Amino acid sequence: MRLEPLRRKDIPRCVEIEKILFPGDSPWSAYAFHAELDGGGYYLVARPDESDEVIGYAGLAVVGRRGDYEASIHTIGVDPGHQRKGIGTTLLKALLDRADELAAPVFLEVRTDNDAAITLYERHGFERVGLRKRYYQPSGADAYTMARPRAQVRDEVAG
Ligand SMILES: CC(=O)SCCNC(=O)CCNC(=O)[C@H](O)C(C)(C)COP(=O)(O)OP(=O)(O)OC[C@H]1O[C@@H](n2cnc3c(N)ncnc32)[C@H](O)[C@@H]1OP(=O)(O)O
Repeated sequence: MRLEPLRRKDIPRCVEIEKILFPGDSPWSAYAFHAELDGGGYYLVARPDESDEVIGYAGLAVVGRRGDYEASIHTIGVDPGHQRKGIGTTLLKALLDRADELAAPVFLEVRTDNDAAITLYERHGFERVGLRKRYYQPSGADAYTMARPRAQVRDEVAG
């Protein structure tokens, strides 16, 4: 498996995977992916070694300026046929490496019943810091806000 920057021609396949992964929660449209790229989002896709097929994707948005950046993971998804093989971990680590390069803390929202993703995030230094009621539509599901401190703060806490 290899990671590459998301290209615009990959977007239809990402939208296809979104529809499978988030049937009840307004899966992202092609417009949403294009808007993320237009806004300078750091988006990656995972492809198997042997083909150009997209089997996973993930994206990070960064705001702020030098010395004071803040990052948000806006999406991460792995095609159901390829889950539980470490692809989600690889995508997440790549986004976190990018955030660490910028010394940015990272935030995200995740459905409170999404045990798989919450476990993945907790394994990589995220903690639940808030609850957003009825965050997802049309399901009305709640979200946790999770946060991972910037590298310097993590180092200080670790001593
Ligand atoms: C900010 C947001 O985007 S929140 C939304 C996150 N995305 C989604 O929920 C979309 C649907 N889910 C997915 O696409 C995938 O399940 C992902 C992205 C969450 C994980 O991708 P995967 O490639 O399956 O993850 P990976 O194989 O690296 O697993 C890492 C760990 O996550 C946890 N995990 C992954 N899937 C599961 C599961 N079904 N049940 C419980 N734990 C799980 C495990 O701890 C796993 O480690 P292990 O296999 O050693 O036990």
